[in-house]
Amino acid sequence: MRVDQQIRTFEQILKNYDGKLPLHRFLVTYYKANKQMGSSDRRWASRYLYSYFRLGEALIGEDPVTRLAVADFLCHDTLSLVAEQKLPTLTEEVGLPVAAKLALIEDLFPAFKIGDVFKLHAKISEKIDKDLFLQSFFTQPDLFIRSDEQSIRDIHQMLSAEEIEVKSIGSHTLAMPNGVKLEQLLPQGYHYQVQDLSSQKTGDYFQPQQYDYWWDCCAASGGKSLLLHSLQPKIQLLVSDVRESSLHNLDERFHQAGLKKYQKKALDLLQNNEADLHDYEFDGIILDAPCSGSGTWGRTPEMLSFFEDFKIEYFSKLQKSIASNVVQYLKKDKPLIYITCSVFKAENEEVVAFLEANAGLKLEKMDLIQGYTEKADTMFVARFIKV
Ligand SMILES: C[S@@+](CC[C@H](N)C(=O)[O-])C[C@H]1O[C@@H](n2cnc3c(N)ncnc32)[C@H](O)[C@@H]1O
Repeated sequence: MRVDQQIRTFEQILKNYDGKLPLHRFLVTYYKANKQMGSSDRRWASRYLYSYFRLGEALIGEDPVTRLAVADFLCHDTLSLVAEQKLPTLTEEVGLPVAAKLALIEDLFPAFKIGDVFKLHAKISEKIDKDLFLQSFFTQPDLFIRSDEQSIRDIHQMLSAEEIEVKSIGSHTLAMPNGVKLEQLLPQGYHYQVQDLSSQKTGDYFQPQQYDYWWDCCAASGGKSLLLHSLQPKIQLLVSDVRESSLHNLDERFHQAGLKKYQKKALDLLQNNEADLHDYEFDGIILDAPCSGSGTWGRTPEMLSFFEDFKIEYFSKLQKSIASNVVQYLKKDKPLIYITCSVFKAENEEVVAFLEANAGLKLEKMDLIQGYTEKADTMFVARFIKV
């Protein structure tokens, strides 16, 4: 495809995309409606759109095609036609590390400010290394899977045999480039969970005991419950979520993982749930809270442009209300694990301070899991004890 045609396609898609759907879903629909696009056209269009959004608001004064060229140059180590046409002096440098390429772009475009990539950077938790975090947006995060030791060894071998660049992390985790089609590459019968590395690390905070009764109160399709169960199979479990539809998905996953004994309820944790929960008392609660998801925007870079600032406060209030509401069902001296995939102070440290002051909880430890150094999501986890 000639460069003019690539640019026309890019501009056409950009004009039609309003951020209401996640970009990957929008592109699937777009390609279905535009069947004349061959697979190579689709690949280039996806690469261009994703690269473009990784620039956030940087160089917002430049025209979109120049911005695309800069973004594509920063995100890839192979040259695109657009980068070649628009940045002819940099064609030899495309293989350099991101930090070096950023310096070249800053020279060429004095208006380029790395802070503009993530315009809300003043609101992020202090523990985050801002430079590394901002730079990480130009690298696509990896795909991570978790399984038992033997399966991880077998899967590693099978993927290596297919020449997939796969890396072991500890004995239960593999990292590989995003987009690897595991279901096509692995024979049936291998059980593994696709779960981000930082999400897996939150499990270090659970510390469940045999025969404990735990509540995963924002369970969605059960990622944290499955992690909990892998740490301690002999637990009792209640899972709930406000969305019944996500809980159906959970049944399927639990079944495949051999998690058979659990209770399930659709509960809105902003309401009074006494009718459903009055005689419940838990040995542990996992609150994987609804949040901005800003720690995962490396996977959904369109959010850098479409997220609306007021939502941070909205989520912060929601998190405080939900956490305050569930504490009443926790036994004294037992843990509440508070988790977000957000980088904003208002959803992390500020919620912790609020809960310590108002909810009868004492902070035992907290951490900002810096996934941006490991091609993973950035997450926050706090372990409280009910006083
Ligand atoms: C971060 S997701 C949970 C992800 C899940 N724990 C996992 O590991 O895959 C947050 C969940 O909170 C749920 N949620 C949002 N508002 C809620 C409410 N008022 N009551 C209960 N659940 C709520 C959402 O439906 C969503 O599934």
